[in-house]
Amino acid sequence: MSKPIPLSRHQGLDAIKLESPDGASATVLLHGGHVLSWVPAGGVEQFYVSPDSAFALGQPVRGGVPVIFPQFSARGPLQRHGFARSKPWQLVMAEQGADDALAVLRLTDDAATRMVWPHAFELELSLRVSGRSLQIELACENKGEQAFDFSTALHSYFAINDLDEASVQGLAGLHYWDAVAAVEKQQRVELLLPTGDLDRIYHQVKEPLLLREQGISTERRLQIQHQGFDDAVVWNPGAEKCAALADVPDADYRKFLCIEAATIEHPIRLQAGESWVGRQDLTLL
Ligand SMILES: O=P(O)(O)OC[C@H]1O[C@H](O)[C@H](O)[C@@H](O)[C@@H]1O
Repeated sequence: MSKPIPLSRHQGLDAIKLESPDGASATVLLHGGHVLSWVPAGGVEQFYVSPDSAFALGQPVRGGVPVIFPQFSARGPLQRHGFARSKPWQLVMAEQGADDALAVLRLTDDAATRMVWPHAFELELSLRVSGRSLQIELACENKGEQAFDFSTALHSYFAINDLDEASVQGLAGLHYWDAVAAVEKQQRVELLLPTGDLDRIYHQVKEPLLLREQGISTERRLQIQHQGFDDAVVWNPGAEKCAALADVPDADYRKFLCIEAATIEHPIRLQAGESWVGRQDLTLL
């Protein structure tokens, strides 16, 4: 028997709190379709959200999982990372099932999006939380008469105890764009030990990635699996760039690592009526 989940409020904004009967939970804002929180059953919060983030309509939230669409970063004429993360999304459904909780949100073009990006589209964000897993699926349909191209990302900010205790596995052999050095490189070693000021777009990521944390009081293995997305961004601003971010405390660059399911290098082309689907499956092992 499924039970509808009522709308609630979080930081003054409309939100849906998904609670699975097994104790797992996730919170998503209608603002930006922004996933803010994920607590696996028996686990702790997995996402970082900046205590200095604005929770205001029209502005992106710093942390959680911003939806990047239809442009990545400043790679085009639109606002940074496109408009999806700053728009109000509609709630399609939210319900608790026998062993999970689900929500579907939708964003469609409006007069403001057509002014800057003249295309008819429908984005659907589906979430499923259950046990030790969170699945985030993003679908895009071309509702217009003309083809369009877009880039996209699920820009996940994973909370970490300290940058020195974190590593990422699964990138060996992959080519990447090093956005700090502005050069194309290849990952030689299996273990990426992130230092500050890391900004990379890894290409053709087919295998699951593993975020590991090993410290005196921490031992965590989080599996990150992408489907439908070609690239994975690994980003941490480091001390200097973090200090320049108005909505992140100066020392907090040590407290998160972004690992983003993305399609950037080869934007997705949808002909009239066509659809694309991408998924990010997160499992706390
Ligand atoms: O500050 P934002 O617009 O949210 O962007 C935050 C970051 O997003 C991505 O990870 C990019 O690769 C970075 O270059 C960028 O700094």
